[in-house]
Amino acid sequence: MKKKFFNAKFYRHDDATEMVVENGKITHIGTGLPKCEEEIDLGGKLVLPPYVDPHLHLDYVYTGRNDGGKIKSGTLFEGIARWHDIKKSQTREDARERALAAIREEVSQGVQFIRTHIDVTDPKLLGLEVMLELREELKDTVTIQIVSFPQEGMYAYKGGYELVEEGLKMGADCVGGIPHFEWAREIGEKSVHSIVELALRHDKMFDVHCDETDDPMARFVELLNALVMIEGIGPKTTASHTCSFGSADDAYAFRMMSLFKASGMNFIACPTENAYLQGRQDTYPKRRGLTRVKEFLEGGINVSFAQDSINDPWYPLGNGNLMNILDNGIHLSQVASFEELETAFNLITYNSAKTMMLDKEYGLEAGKPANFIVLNESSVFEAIRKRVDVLASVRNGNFLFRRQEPAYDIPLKF
Ligand SMILES: Nc1ccnc(=O)[nH]1
Repeated sequence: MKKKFFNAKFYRHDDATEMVVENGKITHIGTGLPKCEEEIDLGGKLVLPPYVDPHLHLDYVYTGRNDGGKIKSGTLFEGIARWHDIKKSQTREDARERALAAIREEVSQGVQFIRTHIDVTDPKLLGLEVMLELREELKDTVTIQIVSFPQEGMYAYKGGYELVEEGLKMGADCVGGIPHFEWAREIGEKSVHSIVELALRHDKMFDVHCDETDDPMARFVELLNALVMIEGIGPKTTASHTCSFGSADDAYAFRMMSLFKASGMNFIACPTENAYLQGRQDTYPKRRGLTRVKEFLEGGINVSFAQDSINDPWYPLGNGNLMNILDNGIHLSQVASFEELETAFNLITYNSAKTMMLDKEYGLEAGKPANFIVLNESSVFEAIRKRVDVLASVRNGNFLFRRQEPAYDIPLKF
């Protein structure tokens, strides 16, 4: 059956007002399209491809909830130490319920694609087993990619390397790592070599927690970039966080920017989380914790924004609202000129889809699955200025949800 979604604005299709969908796929985006059996009025609102959250820890969600007062310093390292204890009492049921609740929060706010880092420094691999099940169960609603991620280190944790590899064999989509957490620079470098070697051997993408520290001497991103450039696999590679690159010397950054551009590697920044975690050893001036997002955008280097945590030992807040992430991100990285705002939604849509290598299935284009969201505004600028909510989310041509615009009981009189 053919469906027409009409009376809408379409992101990156300036003149279009209608979209026709057949068998779950977009067949046309334009104006004056032929009549269809079912016609759905979108009320003049803005249609975007679904939000993408390319970096989320679904095994940690809500474990901050009953942990009152235990976190003191608000640093990355304290978060890791706290998780080390919390995970010992994790059960399968608890892990499943928490992950499901977080996915529900994200999906109910327009997310349909998630890349999640799952901690494999646990010989039982409980979190990974749960997530592999959910990836399959929920695939018609949300696309989940799993990173086999050694939270306590590929080498700092005994057997970490083997567990990462086991995770890949079990079906994880990406290799993960955390070189800045290894106990010495050489070992961090060894882990970067191992990540690339594993990704090549198992033909996987990879996404590395890389330089999540203000220490400008943390430069694992340089080695990662060089190795993937040699192998020609930059587009399969993601450097997440790279906070220290925001503290790097300008001359070093200048050199690195051209190498990043040449490799085609992707970057992810987590604006709320890293603004919260970084700068903790600074007095004043206090750093913002973010990598060089604005410069990446200007230099044609692919960068996107992510939620990272929902109420866990690293970050107490978070609710899967990508509009909030975008809003924080464009403030912290000063990407907010009128011109920059016109394309700012790319930071939580197209750019992150590119990072996840979703090119074949993602985007508002004829031939692709009819996956999209409807925002409660009609222009990009007003949508971002007002930080509007998502009114509807459509997957393969069917509504995952649709809600009314909030209405007044008693309207304002002027
Ligand atoms: N921001 C982070 C959250 C969880 N684990 C990390 O290594 N980093």
